[in-house]
Amino acid sequence: MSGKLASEYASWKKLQSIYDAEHSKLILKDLFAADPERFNKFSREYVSPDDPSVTFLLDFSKNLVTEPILGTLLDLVREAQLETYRDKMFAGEHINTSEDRAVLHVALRNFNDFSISEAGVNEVSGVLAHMKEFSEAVRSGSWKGYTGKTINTVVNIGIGGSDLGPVMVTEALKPYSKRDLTTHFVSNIDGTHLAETLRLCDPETTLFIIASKTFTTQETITNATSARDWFLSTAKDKAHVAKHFVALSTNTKAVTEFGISESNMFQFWDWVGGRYSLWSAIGLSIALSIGYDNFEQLLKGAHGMDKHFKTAPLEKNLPVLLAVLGIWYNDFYGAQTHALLPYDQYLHKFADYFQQGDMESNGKFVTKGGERVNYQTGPIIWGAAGTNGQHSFYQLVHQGTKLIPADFIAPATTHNPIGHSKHHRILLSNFFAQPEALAFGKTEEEVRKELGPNASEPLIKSKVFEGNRPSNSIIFPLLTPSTLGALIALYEHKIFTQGVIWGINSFDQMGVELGKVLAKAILAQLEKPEDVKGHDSSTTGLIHYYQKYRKE
Ligand SMILES: O=P(O)(O)OC[C@H]1O[C@H](O)[C@H](O)[C@@H](O)[C@@H]1O
Repeated sequence: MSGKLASEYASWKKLQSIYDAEHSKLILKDLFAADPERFNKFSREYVSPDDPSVTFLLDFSKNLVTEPILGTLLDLVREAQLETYRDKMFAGEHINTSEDRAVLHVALRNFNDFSISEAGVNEVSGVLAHMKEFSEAVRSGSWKGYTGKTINTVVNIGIGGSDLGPVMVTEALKPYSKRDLTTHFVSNIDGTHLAETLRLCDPETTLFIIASKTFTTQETITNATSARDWFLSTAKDKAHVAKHFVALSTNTKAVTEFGISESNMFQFWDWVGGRYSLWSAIGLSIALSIGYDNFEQLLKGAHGMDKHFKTAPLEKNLPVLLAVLGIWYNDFYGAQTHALLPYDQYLHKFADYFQQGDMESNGKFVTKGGERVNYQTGPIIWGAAGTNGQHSFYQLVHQGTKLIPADFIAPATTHNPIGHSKHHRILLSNFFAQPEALAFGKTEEEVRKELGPNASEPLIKSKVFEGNRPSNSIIFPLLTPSTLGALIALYEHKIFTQGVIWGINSFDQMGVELGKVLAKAILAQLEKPEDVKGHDSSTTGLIHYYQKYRKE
């Protein structure tokens, strides 16, 4: 972000020559054999500066790096002036240059440690107080529906950042949830999503949260309008909307035009990016589900990681370490993807969440200065909760032709210790075994020995695991709100660090616009075949086929 392409940095060039000269010699088995201290050297324990119970271990020893390589990767961080840009973010400078905006999700979880002067920052505590008051009223039953009944169902209508964070966190923190308050999330414009959700709802006891930063998103406004129509078909009187609809948005005008009064609106600000918004009013469904105090713990956990990112030296700075390891594979090894593999069912939406968090942030081919990059930027993020993935895609991760760096994530203790934690011990045995198998594999010699002299050559070859496949492991005591907050912030700052190195703007999302514009134009042409104009023959043919078969 110093105005240069990353590939122009001396440290980048040095990394390239190290890769060219040494990568064939970087064998995990040998690296571990040569250095009994490898785990100690390449692992770090995070302890929140605010709360020692918020802690985790990051073991990155199973990566294809040596101390000199790591040192050069950190030189790259210095050359890209990460610390300067990090401090600019924390100070509220407009680092989102294309939209001329500050990037201040850290201000949403700032417990007076950072002084940030940007319009709206002094309103954060007021909105949090409103969220606390409202969530407590709903949870205690003092907030009543239009017939005097207690609310027992919450439907969050939002998409992208106004959906994925709340979904992921409410799933992750289910053990803390109020079990008699059900939370649903409707995002897709496909009417099926709303229809199937409304089947589970009673208008007298359902609260709709309309979550949209802009309050113009087609999917959300269409779903919200249909939800209101559904509600009014029973409630009849528009005055009842006030008891059943609240809005989370930066756009007061559009919210009031929709029919939600300002008193039922929870505000946030343009310096909160959609994919960084779960910490803002967008987190209302989380506060409703787990209670405000737990929501605040989530914020505090993230704040501790913010402090760590802001103050820890680079070689101990966990987001920075994750970022440079990712760059090593993405830009030098040519890895296309990065897998997030939580061994915790509660984290089953973690990869989905960071698909937007990472890919919408760093999926850019143009630098902040407008130059086309000549290297790879954001990786493809994917993953699933363990052990499910082991029975589907791990085959390719172990024996496929692609290098797939992965993060394995697990809690030492489960919230559900059924069978005296028998399940959890089995789960964790897999969490430990998979990175080991990936790193060290199984040699042909071992396979031969195992199969004996009569085994066929093709069978022997098919059972060889080459190993040398890198991974990080993150293990923490228990998935609590504050630990989850710290973990999310860890990845947010990893993404930030990578964006700075690549010189791109991680905080706009111009790439989602074109499809939206084209869809609007096509929507106006769907009625009659003669209206379908201005498209290529493929698009025209597809629309004509639809027109032939559509019923209504
Ligand atoms: O919250 P909204 O304004 O409705 O936006 C919802 C989503 O829409 C867009 O497509 C953006 O790419 C996302 O970053 C955003 O989270």
